[in-house]
Amino acid sequence: MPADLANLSEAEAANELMRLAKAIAHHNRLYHAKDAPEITDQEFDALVRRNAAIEAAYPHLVRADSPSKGVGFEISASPLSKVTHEVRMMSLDNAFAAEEVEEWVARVRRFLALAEDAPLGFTAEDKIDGLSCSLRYEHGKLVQAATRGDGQVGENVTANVQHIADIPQQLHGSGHPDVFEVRGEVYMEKQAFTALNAAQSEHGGKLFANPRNAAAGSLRQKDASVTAARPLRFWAHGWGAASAVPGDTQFEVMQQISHWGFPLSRLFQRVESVAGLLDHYRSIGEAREGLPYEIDGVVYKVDRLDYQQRLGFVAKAPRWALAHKFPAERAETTLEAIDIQVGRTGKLTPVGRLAPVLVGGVTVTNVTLHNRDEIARLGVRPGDRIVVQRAGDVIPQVVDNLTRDADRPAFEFPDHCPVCGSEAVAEEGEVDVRCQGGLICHAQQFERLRHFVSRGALDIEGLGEKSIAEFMELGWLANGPGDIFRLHTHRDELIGRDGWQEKSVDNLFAAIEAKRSPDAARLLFGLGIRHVGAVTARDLMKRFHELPLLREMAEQARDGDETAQNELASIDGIGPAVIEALGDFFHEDHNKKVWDDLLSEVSPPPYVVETQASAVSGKTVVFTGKLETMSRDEAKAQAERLGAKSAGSVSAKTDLVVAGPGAGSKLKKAAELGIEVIDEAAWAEIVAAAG
Ligand SMILES: NC(=O)c1ccc[n+]([C@@H]2O[C@H](COP(=O)([O-])OP(=O)(O)OC[C@H]3O[C@@H](n4cnc5c(N)ncnc54)[C@H](O)[C@@H]3O)[C@@H](O)[C@H]2O)c1
Ligand SMILES: [Zn+2]
Repeated sequence: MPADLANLSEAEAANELMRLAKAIAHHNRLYHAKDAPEITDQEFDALVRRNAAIEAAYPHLVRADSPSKGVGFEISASPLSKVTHEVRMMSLDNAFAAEEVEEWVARVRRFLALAEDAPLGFTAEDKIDGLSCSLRYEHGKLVQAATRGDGQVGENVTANVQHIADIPQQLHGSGHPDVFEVRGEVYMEKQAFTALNAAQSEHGGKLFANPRNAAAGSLRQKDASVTAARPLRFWAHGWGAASAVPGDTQFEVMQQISHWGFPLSRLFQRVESVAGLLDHYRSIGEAREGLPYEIDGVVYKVDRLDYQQRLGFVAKAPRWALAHKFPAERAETTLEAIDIQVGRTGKLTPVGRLAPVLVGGVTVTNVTLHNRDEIARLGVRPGDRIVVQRAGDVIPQVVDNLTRDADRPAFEFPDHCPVCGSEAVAEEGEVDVRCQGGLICHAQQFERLRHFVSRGALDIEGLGEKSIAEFMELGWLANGPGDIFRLHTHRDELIGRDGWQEKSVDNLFAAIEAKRSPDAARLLFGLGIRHVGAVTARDLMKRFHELPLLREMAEQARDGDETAQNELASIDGIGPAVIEALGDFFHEDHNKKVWDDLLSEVSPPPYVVETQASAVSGKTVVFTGKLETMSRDEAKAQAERLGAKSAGSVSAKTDLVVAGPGAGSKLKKAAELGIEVIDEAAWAEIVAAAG
């Protein structure tokens, strides 16, 4: 079950499914029946995805009126007459990531019981943003045109399509099947859409949100002469009812449809493999901007019709087709609330809660607003329409505020901590507002403990957020991290609490005991002193070896001792901010108490970095781009162990650059300077070779 569903009770799930069914039906009506959507496609798609995820986790809760079952919207209210489709009109399943496409192909192969190397061909073409239309030909003559409607019953638009030049009234050639229903997309080109909206606005007519809505609104007219005045186009992408099918593959039949006089996509192609699909997806993605019409993805179809037959349908889409959509990197949504989170150092971080929206192929519900200044810069307030961006692996950002009415008051950033109520202020020259409550602030206490046991710090297995919160609640961690090593005194009490058995309790205590002699640098990092990250902690410990010596230096430096100041400043990577932060830390009585208490429980052995002889000993290494198998900190620690120095930027002193995907300017610089560049795998080999 996806993590965000793990906390959903069955009753809540049922409730949410009900609300989603209502909301989705509402937006389907606005979109399909009124051609006037109220929310963006990305917001709508997020609702659909949420619904699908809950249904997958609770299959027995799927409703009779589940939105995952239906297509479009029922058209009983339409002024046009109704047409019952002989063969249902479907939707398409969709995917955003290449892996999802690979999974789909694997599923198809499994379903057909094809050997891994058995040939499996596809067609691939762009997914045009229009509305589906069914065109029924009897003995080669157009007798009926219909919209998709709810898939079963559509609207009769026979009179309307007479004015669309791309649609032949009579099929070209001869020997046509008795019945053949061509299906495809009625659409409006981008330029025509812009011109139409300009003309509409001139005489106060209805404006359309996008070319798709414009095409739908233009076709679905009671008065066909209105349709005639609109520049509509059509291309074919399939068929429905047919007394005879002219071919054995999707490709062959589409060629025949083309010979009968229909335009097809110029990007329609046969493709032999998954790699071919993904290639075509990329090239269509590149062509997208320059196309005269809007597309939102690429449609793949299994080519062989006997395979299509066997694969059949699920719910509302064929198993043999897939829409591989282009993830929108930017999307519009509503900022519903601004919550304030309190971090380990007391920093108040504003988090935007969003109406869920699909951005970059994932559903985004939260977005960091960074700090008070950023909120002011964006001028955002709860209720505003905003633009969210998420490109690649970058965390989502708010890039624009669309609600610009100056009348509404600006968001008031809190001047008190929402958790402990202490004053919250920004120090001079700082953008961050911090809670002044120190350790009386439960939020800070919690975050500090969480940081202390985290992977980069003491790495205590089994002591997660939930347990920390529980133990804090019980008052067992009131003295700070030292208390962790005294948790065993509560053994009897803990066993028998909800979720704790003798075994899990003893496992936890064993994990804690295993850290009685922790790595000094990790311990130092775990204390969460400002500016002392994992690398800085190691740099410091490499020089001082023992924590008490470090403290002595830091205290002396703060008292103005120049020798101590110089000693600290002479360490590579240690600047005035670190020296000041260390001094401040040890100046606080409270911190001294926590420190002494902790060191009465644990005894880190003297810190020595044993360096291994390696291919990079004595060299300077720079890591850049995204590392896939380890964190940046871990990579730097490895470099140190191998006797190399890791630096943050590329210069003439750099010997080696390790670059992951997305490496940018550093890579360019390395090339300019002629510095050797290797990838993460090659780095791993160097590490392995050193033993
Ligand atoms: N904003 C809103 O309020 C709102 C409400 C409802 C639906 N929508 C949007 O409508 C879409 C969902 O509609 P849908 O169920 O029709 O799914 P869909 O449009 O994603 O895919 C199915 C349709 O794609 C069309 N298509 C285009 N090119 C094709 C090709 N080459 N081969 C085959 N089919 C092709 C067909 O007409 C088919 O019916 C989503 O994008 C959704 O965001 C938005
Ligand atoms: Zn606080």
